[in-house]
Amino acid sequence: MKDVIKEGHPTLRSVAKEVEIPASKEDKETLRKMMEFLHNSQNPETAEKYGLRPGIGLAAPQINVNKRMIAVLVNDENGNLHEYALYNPKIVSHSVELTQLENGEGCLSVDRDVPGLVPRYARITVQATTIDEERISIRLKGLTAIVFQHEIDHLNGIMFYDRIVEHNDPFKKSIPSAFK
Ligand SMILES: CNC(=O)c1cccc(C)c1Nc1nc(N2CCN(c3ccccc3Cl)CC2)nc(N2CSC[C@H]2C(=O)NC)n1
Ligand code: NI
Repeated sequence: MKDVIKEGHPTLRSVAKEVEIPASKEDKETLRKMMEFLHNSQNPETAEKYGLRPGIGLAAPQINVNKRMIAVLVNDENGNLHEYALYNPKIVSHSVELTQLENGEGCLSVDRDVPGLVPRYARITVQATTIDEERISIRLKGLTAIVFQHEIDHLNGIMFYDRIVEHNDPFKKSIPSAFK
């Protein structure tokens, strides 16, 4: 089980590099292991056995691999399972409308509760290459869209708490859009 690095590790604050497609065996294996990690983290027995915190998203920099790869394994609010293991995900368009997780966000690289709402785009269109090397363009909303934005932020060295907007803090500098 690859170890998740924790806040303070410089890799979490760097910009990850594009993955060359066709992907190397090593990159494919890393992405496969990231998805396996999420499955294990959500399975009570294996999570208990390996002492894993459950997660619904993981970005390669979190296991100290500075490459643009993410894994998402989420049962959305309608009970549909969304499983994505992607190279080079890119938000190519988004709604003006914002949303947030009402209980705030957690992160496998942050071993503390950080209260506060994290503004996210309500709907996004993501282009990426799948682990099977297909180019896809997917429109996302709800919890899945939020997880994708959280994980793509990791590829740009952004942590969820960078985006928490404290009230009465008009002087907090705005965070550059992840929409590059
Ligand atoms: C929907 N629950 C809330 O909103 C939420 C609710 C309360 C508090 C906070 C702080 C919340 N926030 C939050 N809760 C999660 N989990 C809820 C529990 N779950 C899980 C737990 C047990 C088994 C299986 C699973 Cl699946 C694992 C995932 N995950 C994220 N994030 C932010 S985006 C990436 C994603 C991530 O994987 N973080 C590690 N935020
Ligand atoms: Ni995270």
